[in-house]
Amino acid sequence: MDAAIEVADLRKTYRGRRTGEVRAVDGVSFRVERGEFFGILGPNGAGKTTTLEIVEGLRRPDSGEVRLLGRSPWPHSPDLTRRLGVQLQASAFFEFLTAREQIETFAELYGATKARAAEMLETVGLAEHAAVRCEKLSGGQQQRLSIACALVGDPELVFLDEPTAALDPQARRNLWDLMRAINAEGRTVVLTTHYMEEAEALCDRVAIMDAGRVKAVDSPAGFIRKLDAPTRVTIASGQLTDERIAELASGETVTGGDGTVVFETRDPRKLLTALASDGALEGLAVRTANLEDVFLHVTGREWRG
Ligand SMILES: Nc1ncnc2c1ncn2[C@@H]1O[C@H](COP(=O)(O)OP(=O)(O)OP(=O)(O)O)[C@@H](O)[C@H]1O
Repeated sequence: MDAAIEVADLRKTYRGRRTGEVRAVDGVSFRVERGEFFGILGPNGAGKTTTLEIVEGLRRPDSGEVRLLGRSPWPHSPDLTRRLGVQLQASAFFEFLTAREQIETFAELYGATKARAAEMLETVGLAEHAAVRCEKLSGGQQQRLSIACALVGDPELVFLDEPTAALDPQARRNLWDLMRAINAEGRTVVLTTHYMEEAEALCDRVAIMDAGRVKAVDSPAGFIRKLDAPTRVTIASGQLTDERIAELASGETVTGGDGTVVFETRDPRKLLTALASDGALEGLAVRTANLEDVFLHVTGREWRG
């Protein structure tokens, strides 16, 4: 079977009188398998939105190839469009419509029924707010409505562009559950985000983008494994003698200060077992490498999402 998405050597330069030339997408290639939850992770301005718009067929690249479900997004064909769900920014809503009217408008565009529209409002937890005008919905509710609109046509392939931007942590977690459920139904999901922990929590594979390029693609666990970084184990100081600390560190790095002792170890299980048997677990914190460390390693610069 064809891949869900195949992208080869996409390029797009914006030319503005004030900004000059901006190479927003500078030779991007990747492949997304059917059923995958694929993330495009990068800081603001990395070129994620431009890449996504090109893949969705909303924007034409200067050069490069896109295949969606085995077909070219150009010229547009209703057959293909019907199989895609594109989450538009909430700002694209008609603010004077209610949530129900908004999604029913989308349903009509996709040839879906009103019953399906009502079901999608239910799925995203907005059934009780169906009669509320879009402008009166909270940020999280608007994002959920925009996801419901993207799903109303029962798409195989769903594109979500920073769906949790500017949401509070609880609303973000709720949306994570919704996105997981969409993927669990067998839909391919492509998500752009500048939240590391979001990519880590949701995605099967992640493309790390920076300055218009895909720097690397792997699963979150694969990235972290390849990094081969030590685990940092922190405990409160004053629980162990210096000799015992040196013994436990057994040649690996140990630092202290600020009332803590920090071990960097490649064998956290052994160290934690020893600390437990010494009864020295006060203030325990264990930090393994995360995608932030991966970003630094892959791009050579600190994450400043
Ligand atoms: N329509 C446009 N005209 C001119 N420059 C643009 C346009 N859209 C984006 N850019 C520029 O292209 C670069 C990539 O932008 P893009 O929106 O694709 O990145 P992004 O990773 O999605 O960032 P963000 O998270 O801020 O949306 C940025 O430097 C941006 O300023």
